[in-house]
Amino acid sequence: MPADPAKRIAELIALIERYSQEYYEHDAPSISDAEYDQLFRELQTLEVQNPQYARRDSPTQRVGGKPVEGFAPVMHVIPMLSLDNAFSNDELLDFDRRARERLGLLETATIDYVCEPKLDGIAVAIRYERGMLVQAATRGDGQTGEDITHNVKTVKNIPLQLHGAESIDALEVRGEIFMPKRGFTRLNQRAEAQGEKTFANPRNAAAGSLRQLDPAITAKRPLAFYCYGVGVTQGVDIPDSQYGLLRWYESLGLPVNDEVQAVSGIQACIDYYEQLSRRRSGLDYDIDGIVYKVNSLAEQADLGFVSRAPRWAIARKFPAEEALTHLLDVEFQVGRTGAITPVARLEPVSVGGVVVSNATLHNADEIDRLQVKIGDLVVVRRAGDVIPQVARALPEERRGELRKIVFPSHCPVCGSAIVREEGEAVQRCSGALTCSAQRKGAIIHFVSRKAMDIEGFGEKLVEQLVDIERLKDPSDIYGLTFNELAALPRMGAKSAQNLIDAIDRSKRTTFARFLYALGIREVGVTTAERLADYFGDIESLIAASVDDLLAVPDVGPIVANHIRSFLNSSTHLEVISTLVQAGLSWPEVAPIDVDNAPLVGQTWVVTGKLETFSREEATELLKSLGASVAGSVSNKTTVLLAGPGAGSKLAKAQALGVEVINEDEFLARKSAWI
Ligand SMILES: NC(=O)c1ccc[n+]([C@@H]2O[C@H](COP(=O)([O-])OP(=O)(O)OC[C@H]3O[C@@H](n4cnc5c(N)ncnc54)[C@H](O)[C@@H]3O)[C@@H](O)[C@H]2O)c1
Ligand SMILES: [Zn+2]
Repeated sequence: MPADPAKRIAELIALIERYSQEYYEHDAPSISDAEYDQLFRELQTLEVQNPQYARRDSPTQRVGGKPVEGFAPVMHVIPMLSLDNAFSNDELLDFDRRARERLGLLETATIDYVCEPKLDGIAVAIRYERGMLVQAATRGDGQTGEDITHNVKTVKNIPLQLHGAESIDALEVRGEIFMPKRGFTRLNQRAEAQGEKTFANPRNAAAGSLRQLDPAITAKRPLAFYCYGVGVTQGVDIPDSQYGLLRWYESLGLPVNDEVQAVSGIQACIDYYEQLSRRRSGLDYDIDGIVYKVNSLAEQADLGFVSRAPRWAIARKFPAEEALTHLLDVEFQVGRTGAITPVARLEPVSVGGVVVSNATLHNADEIDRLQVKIGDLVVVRRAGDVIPQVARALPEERRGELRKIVFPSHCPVCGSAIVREEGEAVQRCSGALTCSAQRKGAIIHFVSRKAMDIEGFGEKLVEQLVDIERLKDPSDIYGLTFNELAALPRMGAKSAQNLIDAIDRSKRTTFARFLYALGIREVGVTTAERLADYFGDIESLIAASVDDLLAVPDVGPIVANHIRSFLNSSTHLEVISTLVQAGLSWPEVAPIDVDNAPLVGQTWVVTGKLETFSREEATELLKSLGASVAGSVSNKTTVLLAGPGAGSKLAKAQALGVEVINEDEFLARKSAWI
């Protein structure tokens, strides 16, 4: 606790008031929502611990900001409240326990909830009389909002007239107006091109667009609306649950988010959170959490509300994707192709629910751009599955000794010179396979799943064998014996035998996998497949000129040059011939005759469990017949081959009217094609 809680409370109130004003009244926040939430939390906690200093005018007792001048005020007969936040599952469980206690439910009883994505836009109340839209207002400070009727009428998915609602005297529909991500990006691109001010995020863009004095401007903004609540009603009996309300809204022609789900019990709410977090980045709109609402409106009424928020709802916020920490040091890692990556060593910090102690600084240009020094306070960002990165430094916070980051001139692993090719941001170790870091990388890639797929051959083992110089290049793998593997530390006879079997099995492969496994720069799985289809065998590929290579679909001048220079190296040619001598083989593939392959121009997707093939084999077969094979169903999909256990891909294909066939049908057709 701070030495002087009264002083800290006053400080926090002043800060939060300033930030709220920037956020609500000017649509121009100067700190992130996460930072704001942290300050708000601190204030709430201090007020609870020191009730004698809690002020009635504290931001914790109020909703939003003052209505902006220039718009007529609209009084909310039923106040528009904010929501309490939960930042962890424990806080959510607490919320559920309190609600059950207040409702006088048994320990074992469950509450039915509705789970709704928490859209990051602005709350509005839209009043319909006899089915016609007559007024729309912002939330404002919860009691008084701004009249934005003309602007709201321009939002395309807001009906001006409801279906079959002529007999309803008044219905106040509440919901969120937001800007879908794609529209936001386009709006900002246009603004940038015209040298205008850009918006910090879709929420501010939506708020700014709605508060235009000229509705013609709002009309040009890509806004959308979902409804989720109700205010004043007259002359109508509304459904008795939140979920029922939303279904009824739909029947009136109002837009409802189709991610909304009714569930039973708090555990199902947590599951919903997990599931939606994973899909969050793929949604069309920004959400900053999930809102859980007690489904029964009677129970909602029992629970009631406090000054700022209802007791029957809570917002589970997503963990912040950014955090502040200190840059302790920078190390330089050497990748499989020699690329040198500066890696920031950080004071461990939790970002998006994961503790991060390393982040990438990408390359020398990025270090220059960030103007970052060792010892700096930095912002670390981690979004979804992306590798954490240093987003910016805070030079204004500099204290004490700082060290400049010096990019090395020689490889930290093998000492070879580091070179930078013209036009490239990346600098590389020039040591090739003489550099043990590159050797490790090359071998790890060689054994990996999409390459030779040697099961059980993990990174640790590769490192161990490279360090004792037993593996100098990938071809040495095929000379490994049971005895020497079994003699390695932490390796039993059984694992050694499994490895020997896996190595043996990997010898039967496909030409495409083999090409991919070689680890030629810029040759990924797809390019390797194109090359395999085109050349059919390794001799023809080795003999190919840059011009020949350029004739292969997908191969441009950069890739062609990488392939040529890889195959010009006598070391690489030797590795290839040792591998072939070791017994690596693949079925002859006749180069595809583009004009006669039966499935040319078709796009297939394979899903579920197949009996006669693995999914990979089915994929290879389809490709050999000229089809392209995609990972997800879209309106470009020609056929979905679905085995038992098919899930969302099947549902999507059915929704899009894509042809779906099972394995039997596939086998029947196959005999006609081949
Ligand atoms: N960066 C800053 O400087 C700054 C300043 C002030 C506020 N803020 C942000 O605003 C938040 C506080 O704003 P708030 O009072 O609007 O609360 P809130 O955003 O935490 O929650 C209430 C709001 O959620 C919205 N909402 C979205 N989907 C909903 C749904 N399905 N059901 C019900 N409501 C839904 C509504 O607009 C509602 O008013 C803070 O937590 C912070 O993230 C940031
Ligand atoms: Zn090196």
